[in-house]
Amino acid sequence: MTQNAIEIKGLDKVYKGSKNAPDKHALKSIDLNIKRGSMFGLLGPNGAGKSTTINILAGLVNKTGGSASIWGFDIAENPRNAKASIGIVPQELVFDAFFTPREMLEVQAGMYGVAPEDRITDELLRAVRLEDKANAYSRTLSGGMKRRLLIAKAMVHQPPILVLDEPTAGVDIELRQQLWEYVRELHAKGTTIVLTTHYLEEAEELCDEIAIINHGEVVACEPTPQLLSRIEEKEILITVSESLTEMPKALQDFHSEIKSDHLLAVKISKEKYTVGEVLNACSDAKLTITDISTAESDLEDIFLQLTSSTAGSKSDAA
Ligand SMILES: Nc1ncnc2c1ncn2[C@@H]1O[C@H](COP(=O)(O)OP(=O)(O)OP(=O)(O)O)[C@@H](O)[C@H]1O
Repeated sequence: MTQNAIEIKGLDKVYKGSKNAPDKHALKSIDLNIKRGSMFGLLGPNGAGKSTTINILAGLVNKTGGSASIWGFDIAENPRNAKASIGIVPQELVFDAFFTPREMLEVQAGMYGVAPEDRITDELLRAVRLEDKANAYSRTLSGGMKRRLLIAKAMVHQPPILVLDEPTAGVDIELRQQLWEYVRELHAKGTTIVLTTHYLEEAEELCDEIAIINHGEVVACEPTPQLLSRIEEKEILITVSESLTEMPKALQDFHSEIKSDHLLAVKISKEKYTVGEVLNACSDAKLTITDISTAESDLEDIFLQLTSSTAGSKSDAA
Protein backbone atom coordinates (compact mmCIF):
# COMPACT_ATOMS: atom_id res chain seq x y z
CA MET A 1 0.00 0.00 0.00
CA THR A 2 1.31 3.42 -0.93
CA GLN A 3 2.52 5.79 1.76
CA ASN A 4 1.07 8.67 -0.18
CA ALA A 5 -2.33 10.15 0.56
CA ILE A 6 -2.53 11.59 -2.95
CA GLU A 7 -0.52 10.59 -6.00
CA ILE A 8 -0.74 12.66 -9.16
CA LYS A 9 1.13 11.55 -12.25
CA GLY A 10 1.31 13.38 -15.56
CA LEU A 11 -2.02 15.06 -14.82
CA ASP A 12 -3.18 17.13 -17.74
CA LYS A 13 -6.16 19.36 -18.30
CA VAL A 14 -7.18 21.27 -21.38
CA TYR A 15 -10.39 23.29 -21.11
CA LYS A 16 -11.94 23.24 -24.56
CA GLY A 17 -12.38 26.69 -26.01
CA SER A 18 -15.21 28.02 -28.08
CA LYS A 19 -15.47 30.10 -31.24
CA ASN A 20 -14.18 33.18 -29.45
CA ALA A 21 -12.03 31.60 -26.75
CA PRO A 22 -8.99 29.42 -27.40
CA ASP A 23 -8.38 26.14 -25.56
CA LYS A 24 -6.83 26.62 -22.15
CA HIS A 25 -4.05 24.24 -21.12
CA ALA A 26 -4.64 24.57 -17.39
CA LEU A 27 -2.50 21.64 -16.18
CA LYS A 28 0.60 20.58 -18.05
CA SER A 29 1.38 17.03 -17.01
CA ILE A 30 1.92 17.68 -13.34
CA ASP A 31 3.37 15.19 -10.85
CA LEU A 32 2.68 15.52 -7.13
CA ASN A 33 2.96 13.14 -4.21
CA ILE A 34 1.36 14.13 -0.93
CA LYS A 35 2.44 11.99 2.00
CA ARG A 36 -0.04 10.49 4.44
CA GLY A 37 -0.27 12.55 7.60
CA SER A 38 1.28 15.62 6.09
CA MET A 39 0.07 19.20 6.10
CA PHE A 40 0.64 20.12 2.48
CA GLY A 41 0.46 23.59 0.96
CA LEU A 42 -0.38 24.18 -2.68
CA LEU A 43 0.63 27.70 -3.61
CA GLY A 44 0.31 29.58 -6.82
CA PRO A 45 -0.88 32.85 -8.29
CA ASN A 46 -4.41 33.30 -9.65
CA GLY A 47 -5.07 30.98 -12.53
CA ALA A 48 -2.09 28.72 -11.77
CA GLY A 49 -4.20 25.57 -11.80
CA LYS A 50 -4.76 24.91 -8.08
CA SER A 51 -8.55 24.71 -8.23
CA THR A 52 -8.41 22.64 -11.42
CA THR A 53 -6.20 20.11 -9.61
CA ILE A 54 -8.52 20.00 -6.61
CA ASN A 55 -11.65 19.82 -8.73
CA ILE A 56 -10.22 16.86 -10.64
CA LEU A 57 -9.54 15.12 -7.31
CA ALA A 58 -13.08 15.97 -6.21
CA GLY A 59 -14.52 14.45 -9.39
CA LEU A 60 -15.97 17.81 -10.47
CA VAL A 61 -13.68 18.32 -13.47
CA ASN A 62 -12.59 15.60 -15.91
CA LYS A 63 -8.88 15.27 -16.54
CA THR A 64 -7.61 15.21 -20.11
CA GLY A 65 -4.62 12.99 -19.37
CA GLY A 66 -2.49 11.38 -16.68
CA SER A 67 -3.69 9.80 -13.48
CA ALA A 68 -4.46 10.57 -9.87
CA SER A 69 -5.13 8.37 -6.90
CA ILE A 70 -6.52 9.19 -3.49
CA TRP A 71 -5.60 6.96 -0.55
CA GLY A 72 -4.51 4.36 -3.10
CA PHE A 73 -7.74 4.51 -5.15
CA ASP A 74 -7.45 5.62 -8.75
CA ILE A 75 -9.97 8.40 -9.39
CA ALA A 76 -10.93 6.94 -12.78
CA GLU A 77 -10.98 3.24 -11.87
CA ASN A 78 -12.34 3.49 -8.37
CA PRO A 79 -14.11 6.84 -8.10
CA ARG A 80 -16.40 5.81 -5.21
CA ASN A 81 -13.59 4.84 -2.87
CA ALA A 82 -11.47 7.76 -4.05
CA LYS A 83 -14.29 10.18 -3.26
CA ALA A 84 -14.98 8.57 0.11
CA SER A 85 -11.34 9.19 1.08
CA ILE A 86 -11.39 12.93 0.62
CA GLY A 87 -13.34 15.87 1.98
CA ILE A 88 -13.17 19.12 0.06
CA VAL A 89 -13.90 22.59 1.38
CA PRO A 90 -14.63 24.68 -1.71
CA GLN A 91 -13.53 28.24 -2.31
CA GLU A 92 -17.02 29.66 -2.69
CA LEU A 93 -19.53 29.86 0.14
CA VAL A 94 -22.29 27.93 -1.62
CA PHE A 95 -25.25 27.07 0.56
CA ASP A 96 -28.87 26.22 0.58
CA ALA A 97 -29.92 29.18 2.71
CA PHE A 98 -33.01 27.44 4.10
CA PHE A 99 -31.23 24.47 5.63
CA THR A 100 -30.00 24.68 9.18
CA PRO A 101 -26.39 23.62 9.88
CA ARG A 102 -27.67 20.41 11.49
CA GLU A 103 -29.86 19.57 8.47
CA MET A 104 -27.06 20.37 6.10
CA LEU A 105 -24.67 17.99 7.82
CA GLU A 106 -27.31 15.28 8.00
CA VAL A 107 -28.16 15.61 4.28
CA GLN A 108 -24.48 15.54 3.38
CA ALA A 109 -23.90 12.44 5.54
CA GLY A 110 -26.84 10.80 3.81
CA MET A 111 -25.33 11.60 0.42
CA TYR A 112 -22.16 9.82 1.47
CA GLY A 113 -24.15 6.83 2.66
CA VAL A 114 -23.25 7.29 6.34
CA ALA A 115 -25.79 5.32 8.42
CA PRO A 116 -27.70 7.46 10.98
CA GLU A 117 -26.04 5.68 13.92
CA ASP A 118 -22.58 6.43 12.49
CA ARG A 119 -23.16 10.13 11.99
CA ILE A 120 -21.08 12.60 13.97
CA THR A 121 -23.25 15.69 13.41
CA ASP A 122 -23.13 16.97 17.01
CA GLU A 123 -19.42 16.31 17.33
CA LEU A 124 -18.76 18.27 14.13
CA LEU A 125 -20.99 21.16 15.18
CA ARG A 126 -19.10 21.34 18.48
CA ALA A 127 -15.73 21.09 16.75
CA VAL A 128 -16.46 24.07 14.49
CA ARG A 129 -18.15 25.90 17.38
CA LEU A 130 -21.56 26.07 15.77
CA GLU A 131 -23.54 24.09 18.34
CA ASP A 132 -25.44 27.29 19.26
CA LYS A 133 -26.40 27.75 15.62
CA ALA A 134 -27.32 24.12 14.96
CA ASN A 135 -30.94 24.96 14.25
CA ALA A 136 -30.60 28.44 12.74
CA TYR A 137 -31.14 29.08 9.06
CA SER A 138 -27.79 29.03 7.30
CA ARG A 139 -28.52 32.37 5.70
CA THR A 140 -28.35 33.94 9.16
CA LEU A 141 -24.76 32.76 9.71
CA SER A 142 -21.83 35.13 9.38
CA GLY A 143 -19.24 34.56 6.65
CA GLY A 144 -16.88 33.01 9.15
CA MET A 145 -19.54 30.66 10.51
CA LYS A 146 -20.40 29.58 6.96
CA ARG A 147 -16.74 28.82 6.32
CA ARG A 148 -16.59 26.67 9.47
CA LEU A 149 -19.80 24.91 8.47
CA LEU A 150 -18.25 24.04 5.11
CA ILE A 151 -15.33 22.40 6.91
CA ALA A 152 -17.76 20.38 9.02
CA LYS A 153 -19.65 19.45 5.83
CA ALA A 154 -16.44 18.17 4.25
CA MET A 155 -15.81 15.95 7.29
CA VAL A 156 -19.20 14.18 7.63
CA HIS A 157 -17.82 10.93 6.21
CA GLN A 158 -14.63 11.21 8.28
CA PRO A 159 -12.27 11.10 5.31
CA PRO A 160 -8.54 10.60 5.94
CA ILE A 161 -7.79 13.64 3.73
CA LEU A 162 -9.19 17.15 4.03
CA VAL A 163 -8.58 19.65 1.23
CA LEU A 164 -9.19 23.33 1.84
CA ASP A 165 -9.31 25.50 -1.25
CA GLU A 166 -8.35 29.06 -0.23
CA PRO A 167 -10.16 28.72 3.08
CA THR A 168 -9.13 32.04 4.55
CA ALA A 169 -9.67 34.35 1.57
CA GLY A 170 -11.55 37.34 2.93
CA VAL A 171 -11.59 35.97 6.46
CA ASP A 172 -10.47 38.16 9.36
CA ILE A 173 -7.41 37.36 11.42
CA GLU A 174 -9.25 36.11 14.51
CA LEU A 175 -11.38 33.72 12.52
CA ARG A 176 -8.38 32.57 10.54
CA GLN A 177 -6.69 31.61 13.80
CA GLN A 178 -9.81 29.67 14.86
CA LEU A 179 -9.95 27.87 11.54
CA TRP A 180 -6.32 26.87 11.76
CA GLU A 181 -6.76 25.74 15.34
CA TYR A 182 -9.42 23.28 14.21
CA VAL A 183 -7.43 22.21 11.16
CA ARG A 184 -4.40 21.63 13.39
CA GLU A 185 -6.56 19.51 15.72
CA LEU A 186 -7.70 17.39 12.79
CA HIS A 187 -4.13 17.06 11.62
CA ALA A 188 -2.95 16.05 15.09
CA LYS A 189 -5.60 13.31 15.07
CA GLY A 190 -4.13 11.96 11.82
CA THR A 191 -6.01 13.70 9.00
CA THR A 192 -3.86 14.58 6.01
CA ILE A 193 -4.42 18.24 5.21
CA VAL A 194 -3.99 19.89 1.82
CA LEU A 195 -4.55 23.59 1.55
CA THR A 196 -4.28 26.13 -1.17
CA THR A 197 -3.66 29.63 -0.04
CA HIS A 198 -2.42 33.01 -1.13
CA TYR A 199 -1.29 33.69 2.41
CA LEU A 200 2.26 32.55 1.99
CA GLU A 201 3.21 33.16 5.60
CA GLU A 202 0.40 30.80 6.57
CA ALA A 203 1.76 28.01 4.39
CA GLU A 204 5.18 28.62 5.89
CA GLU A 205 3.75 28.45 9.40
CA LEU A 206 1.37 25.52 8.88
CA CYS A 207 2.68 23.26 6.15
CA ASP A 208 5.46 20.72 6.40
CA GLU A 209 5.68 20.51 2.61
CA ILE A 210 4.92 23.08 -0.06
CA ALA A 211 4.36 22.78 -3.79
CA ILE A 212 4.37 25.87 -5.94
CA ILE A 213 2.38 25.76 -9.13
CA ASN A 214 2.41 28.33 -11.90
CA HIS A 215 0.84 28.30 -15.36
CA GLY A 216 -0.16 24.67 -14.90
CA GLU A 217 3.33 23.48 -13.96
CA VAL A 218 4.84 22.48 -10.64
CA VAL A 219 7.70 24.90 -10.06
CA ALA A 220 8.82 23.46 -6.73
CA CYS A 221 7.74 20.75 -4.29
CA GLU A 222 9.79 20.24 -1.15
CA PRO A 223 9.71 20.12 2.61
CA THR A 224 9.16 23.68 3.83
CA PRO A 225 12.55 24.14 5.60
CA GLN A 226 14.36 22.85 2.50
CA LEU A 227 12.42 25.16 0.23
CA LEU A 228 13.20 28.09 2.51
CA SER A 229 16.89 27.30 2.88
CA ARG A 230 17.41 26.48 -0.79
CA ILE A 231 16.63 29.96 -1.89
CA GLU A 232 16.83 31.86 1.30
CA GLU A 233 18.79 34.88 0.31
CA LYS A 234 19.85 37.95 2.12
CA GLU A 235 20.41 41.15 0.22
CA ILE A 236 23.06 43.39 1.65
CA LEU A 237 23.11 47.02 0.58
CA ILE A 238 26.51 48.56 1.09
CA THR A 239 27.27 52.24 0.68
CA VAL A 240 30.94 53.04 0.14
CA SER A 241 32.79 56.33 -0.07
CA GLU A 242 34.69 55.33 -3.23
CA SER A 243 33.08 55.90 -6.62
CA LEU A 244 32.29 52.53 -8.19
CA THR A 245 32.87 52.07 -11.88
CA GLU A 246 33.31 48.32 -11.99
CA MET A 247 32.76 45.41 -9.63
CA PRO A 248 35.85 44.91 -7.45
CA LYS A 249 37.50 41.53 -8.03
CA ALA A 250 37.10 40.49 -4.39
CA LEU A 251 33.32 40.75 -4.74
CA GLN A 252 32.95 38.96 -8.03
CA ASP A 253 32.27 35.58 -6.37
CA PHE A 254 29.08 36.97 -4.87
CA HIS A 255 25.89 37.76 -6.72
CA SER A 256 26.56 41.48 -6.62
CA GLU A 257 25.46 44.51 -8.55
CA ILE A 258 26.46 48.18 -8.65
CA LYS A 259 23.23 50.04 -7.93
CA SER A 260 24.65 53.54 -8.19
CA ASP A 261 27.96 55.37 -7.85
CA HIS A 262 28.42 54.55 -4.19
CA LEU A 263 25.92 51.75 -3.64
CA LEU A 264 26.53 48.02 -3.96
CA ALA A 265 23.87 45.31 -3.62
CA VAL A 266 25.16 41.87 -2.72
CA LYS A 267 22.83 38.85 -2.60
CA ILE A 268 24.04 35.91 -0.56
CA SER A 269 22.57 32.51 0.05
CA LYS A 270 22.59 32.17 3.83
CA GLU A 271 23.71 28.57 3.48
CA LYS A 272 26.81 29.51 1.49
CA TYR A 273 28.08 32.81 2.82
CA THR A 274 27.93 35.01 5.87
CA VAL A 275 27.63 38.79 6.00
CA GLY A 276 31.12 38.77 7.56
CA GLU A 277 32.58 37.20 4.44
CA VAL A 278 31.04 39.96 2.32
CA LEU A 279 32.48 42.61 4.63
CA ASN A 280 35.90 40.96 4.46
CA ALA A 281 35.66 41.00 0.67
CA CYS A 282 34.88 44.74 0.79
CA SER A 283 37.90 45.26 3.01
CA ASP A 284 40.08 43.22 0.58
CA ALA A 285 38.78 45.49 -2.20
CA LYS A 286 39.91 48.49 -0.12
CA LEU A 287 36.41 49.89 0.01
CA THR A 288 35.40 52.22 2.84
CA ILE A 289 31.92 51.26 4.07
CA THR A 290 29.83 54.22 5.20
CA ASP A 291 26.50 52.44 5.57
CA ILE A 292 25.09 48.92 5.45
CA SER A 293 21.61 47.39 5.56
CA THR A 294 20.19 43.92 5.00
CA ALA A 295 16.85 42.41 4.02
CA GLU A 296 15.71 38.80 4.50
CA SER A 297 13.85 36.85 1.82
CA ASP A 298 10.48 35.64 3.00
CA LEU A 299 8.31 33.08 1.28
CA GLU A 300 6.78 35.85 -0.82
CA ASP A 301 10.21 36.59 -2.33
CA ILE A 302 10.93 32.92 -2.79
CA PHE A 303 7.60 32.42 -4.45
CA LEU A 304 8.33 35.30 -6.83
CA GLN A 305 11.81 34.01 -7.52
CA LEU A 306 10.51 30.55 -8.35
CA THR A 307 7.59 31.66 -10.45
CA SER A 308 9.11 34.59 -12.30
CA SER A 309 11.24 32.35 -14.50
CA THR A 310 8.11 30.73 -15.93
CA ALA A 311 5.73 33.64 -15.52
CA GLY A 312 3.98 34.88 -18.60
CA SER A 313 1.88 37.99 -19.02
CA LYS A 314 -0.35 39.12 -16.17
CA SER A 315 -3.44 38.86 -18.33
CA ASP A 316 -2.75 35.19 -18.97
CA ALA A 317 -2.59 34.55 -15.25
CA ALA A 318 -5.79 36.44 -14.47
N1 LIG B 1 -14.24 25.96 -16.74
C1 LIG B 1 -13.20 26.55 -17.30
N2 LIG B 1 -13.16 26.81 -18.63
C2 LIG B 1 -12.11 27.39 -19.22
N3 LIG B 1 -10.99 27.75 -18.57
C3 LIG B 1 -10.95 27.54 -17.25
C4 LIG B 1 -12.04 26.93 -16.54
N4 LIG B 1 -11.71 26.83 -15.23
C5 LIG B 1 -10.48 27.36 -15.11
N5 LIG B 1 -10.02 27.78 -16.32
C6 LIG B 1 -8.70 28.39 -16.61
O1 LIG B 1 -7.70 27.45 -16.22
C7 LIG B 1 -6.61 28.11 -15.60
C8 LIG B 1 -6.41 27.54 -14.21
O2 LIG B 1 -7.50 27.96 -13.39
P1 LIG B 1 -7.67 27.50 -11.87
O3 LIG B 1 -9.00 28.00 -11.40
O4 LIG B 1 -7.35 26.07 -11.72
O5 LIG B 1 -6.51 28.35 -11.16
P2 LIG B 1 -6.25 28.63 -9.63
O6 LIG B 1 -4.79 28.41 -9.41
O7 LIG B 1 -7.17 27.87 -8.79
O8 LIG B 1 -6.57 30.18 -9.49
P3 LIG B 1 -7.31 30.96 -8.31
O9 LIG B 1 -6.29 31.11 -7.24
O10 LIG B 1 -7.67 32.26 -8.95
O11 LIG B 1 -8.48 30.14 -7.91
C9 LIG B 1 -6.94 29.59 -15.61
O12 LIG B 1 -6.33 30.18 -16.73
C10 LIG B 1 -8.46 29.62 -15.76
O13 LIG B 1 -8.88 30.78 -16.43
